[in-house]
Amino acid sequence: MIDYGCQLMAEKMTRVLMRRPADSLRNADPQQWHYNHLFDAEKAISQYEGLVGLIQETGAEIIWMDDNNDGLSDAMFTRDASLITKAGAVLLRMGKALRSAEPELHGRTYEVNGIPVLGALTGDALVEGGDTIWLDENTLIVGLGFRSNREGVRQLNEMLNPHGIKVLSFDLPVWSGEEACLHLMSVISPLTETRYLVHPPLIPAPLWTLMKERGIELIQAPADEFEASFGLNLNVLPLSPGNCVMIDGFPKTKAVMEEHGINVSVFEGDALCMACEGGPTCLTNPVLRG
Ligand SMILES: NC(=O)NCCC[C@H](N)C(=O)O
Repeated sequence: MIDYGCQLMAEKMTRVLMRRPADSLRNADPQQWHYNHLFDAEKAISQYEGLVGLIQETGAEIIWMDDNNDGLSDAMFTRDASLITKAGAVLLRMGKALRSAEPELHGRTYEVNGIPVLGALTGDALVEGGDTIWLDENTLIVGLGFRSNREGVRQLNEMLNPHGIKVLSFDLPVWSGEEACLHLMSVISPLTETRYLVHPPLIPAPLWTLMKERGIELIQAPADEFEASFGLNLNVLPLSPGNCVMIDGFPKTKAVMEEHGINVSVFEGDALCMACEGGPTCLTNPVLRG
């Protein structure tokens, strides 16, 4: 049985790559890593367990990577350093220089777990997993900003076209600056394969049009909660069709999703997600769905 190969966003997540934050996060200099005033390592480490509990309840298998005080505090955001396809994993190249060692760590974990590595981005290519969304099983969209570039998309097309996958790219804006983390998934969260939670002001117009042409229902996340959460209200992870996880404290966003028939579980995430600029989608890299 093939136990890897996730080319959809919201089917039942049955296997997922995660890294529990520990000493790397405890020892992180918040200024160096661009973590904000809400950062509290011990609180973040305990909040992480809230997310783990919700995932474990689903019965999904978690492939754990170790935080052995390697200084890579952002490596808990396992979404970003590799992309899983049915043809194997692609080791990406990080736009944030402090994260450049992460793809190799993913490669080692895949090797130990029998997941083939299809290839690795090289040279000037940059792509972070948070900039990628599977629009359908054969179409990957990539946001081009400070973390992902055209050469990265060119190399992805070269690697994935032979496997029937087309990679399209869309330009992202500067938003709050070069140091901040604005990924494509910071402004779009697929809740089901055809319903996406979105923050329209930061969505490239051609992508908006494409999503509408594809019949995707675009559900607007309340803008005031987007501001108040530094964009984290919109970072919603589907565990299975109609069942999603978000951080607590943003009731209007939760209510909007519930009005659209989505069941939403929450965990505390101020010291973890709002402080470190990444939510439940970033903290998980689904290896298998469906
Ligand atoms: N996919 C994501 O949006 N990941 C969040 C990464 C946050 C991390 N502090 C970073 O700046 O890369």
